[in-house]
Amino acid sequence: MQCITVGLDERSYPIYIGRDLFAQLSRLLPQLPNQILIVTNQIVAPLYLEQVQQALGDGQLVTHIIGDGEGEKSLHNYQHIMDTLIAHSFNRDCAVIALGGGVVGDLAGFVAATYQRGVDFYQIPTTLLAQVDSSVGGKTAVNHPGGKNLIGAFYQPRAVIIDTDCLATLTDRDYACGLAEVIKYGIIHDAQFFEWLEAHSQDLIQREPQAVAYAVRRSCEIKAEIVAADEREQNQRALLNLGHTFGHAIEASHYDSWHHGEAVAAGTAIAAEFMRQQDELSDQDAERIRRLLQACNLPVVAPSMPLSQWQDYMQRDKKVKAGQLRLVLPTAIGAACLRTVTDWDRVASAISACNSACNEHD
Ligand SMILES: NC(=O)c1ccc[n+]([C@@H]2O[C@H](COP(=O)([O-])OP(=O)(O)OC[C@H]3O[C@@H](n4cnc5c(N)ncnc54)[C@H](O)[C@@H]3O)[C@@H](O)[C@H]2O)c1
Ligand SMILES: O=C(O)C(=O)C[C@@H](O)[C@H](O)[C@H](O)COP(=O)(O)O
Ligand SMILES: [Zn+2]
Repeated sequence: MQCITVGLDERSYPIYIGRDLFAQLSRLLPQLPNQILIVTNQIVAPLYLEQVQQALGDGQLVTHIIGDGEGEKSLHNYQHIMDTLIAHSFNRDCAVIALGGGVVGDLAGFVAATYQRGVDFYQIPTTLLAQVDSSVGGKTAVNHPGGKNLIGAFYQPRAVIIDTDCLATLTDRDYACGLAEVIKYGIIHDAQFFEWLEAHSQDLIQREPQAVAYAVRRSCEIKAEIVAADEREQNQRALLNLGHTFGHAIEASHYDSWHHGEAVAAGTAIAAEFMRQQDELSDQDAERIRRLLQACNLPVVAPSMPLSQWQDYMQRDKKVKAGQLRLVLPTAIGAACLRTVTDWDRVASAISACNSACNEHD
């Protein structure tokens, strides 16, 4: 088992990464209180809930099971989970555990952040995306019809337990979504990791255990380092949003057909094309980004949408400042910047050129 610390002074917490960790939960989390709410969903519950319940022992263990999909990350479900906590007379010294992917984690985290002004929160992520990204760093949220994650809070978990064995039951599609966020870390922060991903993309696609373990560990190390340096996204944490301004617009307008990781992948390809067109990213690096995303079975072409629709969603991005759009853009493999962008023609040109460049290449 590996342990990475997210260093936030008295709110520092461990990320445990290993195999067969569900069985070791009570040893890893000795400080758990008597009242525990497990939030999970209808797919994960039949697979892992019993194992987790058994490992947690005899306290007052209540489970709240939500439906599947991004639509469940809603104020409606938030209210229902609050109803469950209140119906069972949970006190402020209770704990909320998220057992599931990013949807469960973001929703349960927002509940934990706000129930009685904040109760202990633990993340047990079961998708690759949640293991490498959403369970770490304390961004919690629900969606609003107007956009992704518009209602939420920064609220750190007390611990994150990553059991990589549970990735075995993930669909290929959802597994690939996690790789989009893994590739993001290479692009924004670590050229060597990007090279390693290029060399091991096939091992990763085949879920070769050592390759998966390394990708999860390195991703968590990078995220932990960035969050420790800038918890509230005042500067460098914004880089974790590479591809997301485009991605959120795609996702929020296509919840049923596009998953988060897919939207981020297409958004990352557009961001790279944007910089290539300004001569601020070499043709070669833009091509490497596109190729790696494709090698990991991720889309690099966005769905067709009128520019006005892109604008509506992108203007609601949380990085917008004084009404001006700010995008995270790659300047090289291993480096990115946050840039104010006022010229929508350039945005439109990157979206359409990215799509036609892809058609030319394939
Ligand atoms: N808070 C953050 O920092 C952060 C970071 C990245 C993404 N996110 C959010 O995370 C969400 C996407 O997360 P996701 O990709 O995990 O989606 P998800 O939670 O919808 O999970 C994807 C699918 O996998 C299923 N599943 C979960 N674990 C499984 C397992 N072990 N075996 C089989 N199926 C399993 C789920 O039921 C779902 O159908 C989005 O809402 C996104 O905005 C948040
Ligand atoms: O942790 C962060 O910071 C991120 O931006 C990680 C992203 O992968 C994640 O999708 C996050 O939820 C996006 O946040 P938002 O602030 O753009 O809603
Ligand atoms: Zn993301």
